Amino acid sequence: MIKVQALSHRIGRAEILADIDLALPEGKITALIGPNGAGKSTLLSLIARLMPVQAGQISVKGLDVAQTPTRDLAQVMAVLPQSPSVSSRLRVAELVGFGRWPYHQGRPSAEDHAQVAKALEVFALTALGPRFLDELSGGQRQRAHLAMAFAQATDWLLLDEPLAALDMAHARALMQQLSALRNGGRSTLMVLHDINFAAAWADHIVAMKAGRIVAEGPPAEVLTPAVLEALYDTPLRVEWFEGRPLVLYHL
Ligand SMILES: Nc1ncnc2c1ncn2[C@@H]1O[C@H](COP(=O)(O)OP(=O)(O)OP(=O)(O)O)[C@@H](O)[C@H]1O
Repeated sequence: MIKVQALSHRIGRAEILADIDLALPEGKITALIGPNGAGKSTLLSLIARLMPVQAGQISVKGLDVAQTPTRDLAQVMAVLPQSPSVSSRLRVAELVGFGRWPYHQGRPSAEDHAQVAKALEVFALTALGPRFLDELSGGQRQRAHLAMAFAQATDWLLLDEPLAALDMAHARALMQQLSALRNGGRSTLMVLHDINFAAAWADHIVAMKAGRIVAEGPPAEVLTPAVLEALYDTPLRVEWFEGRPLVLYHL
């Protein structure tokens, strides 16, 4: 479980997160939704320890993120930030190989090499393994970063807008992959802007606005016209398709 208690965050005088309490279930896909500026990336970054906690407490599988050594934390959660910053003169296979560092710290075993090969295959990157990152398209680069997180083989995956650069086939393939991991008991927390991917694949949805949680629960409870119109301040319709909500907002 990821547990967030009384979490608040300020930047200068601005209150970015206010008194957040959450208990995110294991073995589920949780989608974090909400309008631009709601605080989704800030919350994910604090859980991922990309930023220090100012007030409140966060634990992942019982490990306090403020206290736990990085190597231990890296074996329970892998993180894809919104704009990963790595050297573009790195080759794809080297980047994905970094996902295994928490296990071998520089001396990869046969198992580490096998996990990297598997991650390259899962994200359709095997042929691109020798390429430099700056020789890839935006979506291919995004897949390389996803493959690195995947190779880390952690119980939790924390992904900030992982679909942002992906075409529809790769977006679907990623969600199928996360769903297979979930069926094996692993857990994902992901920031999603495409509400219909949340509708189709998430088990649990957390809706944020102005630094607060405004709704939380299964898609059928959260993805209602009343909740969504208040969340995004825009009119929309919710239909049902194959037993899941389908949100229409493009007209
Ligand atoms: N370095 C910063 N200085 C000042 N304000 C910041 C800084 N970083 C983020 N913010 C503000 O914090 C708020 C939350 O930002 P955050 O990136 O967490 O939102 P988000 O929900 O992920 O948005 P988006 O959907 O646009 O990615 C925004 O109002 C943003 O302007």
